[in-house]
Amino acid sequence: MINKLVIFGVGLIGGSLALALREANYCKQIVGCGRNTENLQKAMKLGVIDSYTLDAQAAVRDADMVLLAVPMGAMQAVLEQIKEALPANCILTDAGSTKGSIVGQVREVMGADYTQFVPGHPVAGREKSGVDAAVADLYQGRRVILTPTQNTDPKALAAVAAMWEVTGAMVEQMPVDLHDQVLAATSHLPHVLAFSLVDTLLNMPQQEDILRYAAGGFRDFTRIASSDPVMWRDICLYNDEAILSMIQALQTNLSEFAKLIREQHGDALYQRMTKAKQARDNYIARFEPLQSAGQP
Ligand SMILES: NC(=O)c1ccc[n+]([C@@H]2O[C@H](COP(=O)([O-])OP(=O)(O)OC[C@H]3O[C@@H](n4cnc5c(N)ncnc54)[C@H](O)[C@@H]3O)[C@@H](O)[C@H]2O)c1
Ligand SMILES: O=C(O)C(=O)C[C@]1(C(=O)O)C=C[C@@H](O)C=C1
Repeated sequence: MINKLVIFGVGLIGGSLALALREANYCKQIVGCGRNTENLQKAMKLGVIDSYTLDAQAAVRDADMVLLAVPMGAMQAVLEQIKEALPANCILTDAGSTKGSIVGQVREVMGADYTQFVPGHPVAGREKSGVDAAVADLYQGRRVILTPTQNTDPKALAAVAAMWEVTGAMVEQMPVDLHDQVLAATSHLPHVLAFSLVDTLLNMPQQEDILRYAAGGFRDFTRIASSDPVMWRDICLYNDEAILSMIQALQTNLSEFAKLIREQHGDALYQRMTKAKQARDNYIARFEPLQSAGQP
């Protein structure tokens, strides 16, 4: 049970957490904090938060849990605003998609011996952003990764894990660096690829015809290119090393595919595609039923 939860950035991720916790009556009070009243008033109308304020320091003064759910590029500014007012025993957590950057920023702003920060990442979302897109079951059966550091207070870690479990999520722990490498491979690279594919087509003279005749394959592959450019620009800039190394690996692999096509190596193409198809089919068979059933 949380007395007062303060959410910075009441959008898809912060809003969905608030809805799930409200449904479970897990918080006495959920307060939204942001840059302008328009979005926060909308969040009130949608029943996502109990109240809001634009005053970051006033918001956190008597909070017992603070969640940062703003784009990665806005995290440090929020930390600077709240650091003086944050109560010593208040738990600070985040929902950002990259973990190395926020761990470094918290160390810089709050000090190297700060123990109340629990880095977190719900590995669930969609291409729509904003509080209108928030839903109570977004995290049901999905994974939430916590990346505690040596400093993290075990009690704070347990409290954040308990909060996410209330949403129906499966909570796991992982080292920060591993998180950023793994997510670069399965989330960040696919997004860069989807944006890059659409960008490539936009620059072609036959653009109009290409898009007119695009069907399910294009639609499925490019769904995530409708995601928020601010969020994805920030993820690229804050997890640059891991993403660049994945782009490099993909470029090498693409060049190999190009060579097989150019040299008409049908057997080799077939073998590589068969291996990839099997791996993808196995992934779906192994993980999708777990997620729909909400099992670990
Ligand atoms: N969208 C996803 O699929 C997804 C999944 C997991 C984690 N995340 C992470 O969660 C965070 C939020 O993403 P989202 O999809 O909810 O985005 P969103 O755009 O839906 O919500 C972000 C909110 O933050 C507010 N905001 C932006 N800059 C701010 C600032 N400087 N100060 C205060 N408020 C500010 C926006 O007005 C908005 O209400 C990001 O760090 C993102 O990387 C996103
Ligand atoms: O399903 C989507 O649309 C998402 O973009 C969700 C998704 C992803 O799976 O890559 C995107 C970013 C997050 O940090 C976590 C999850």
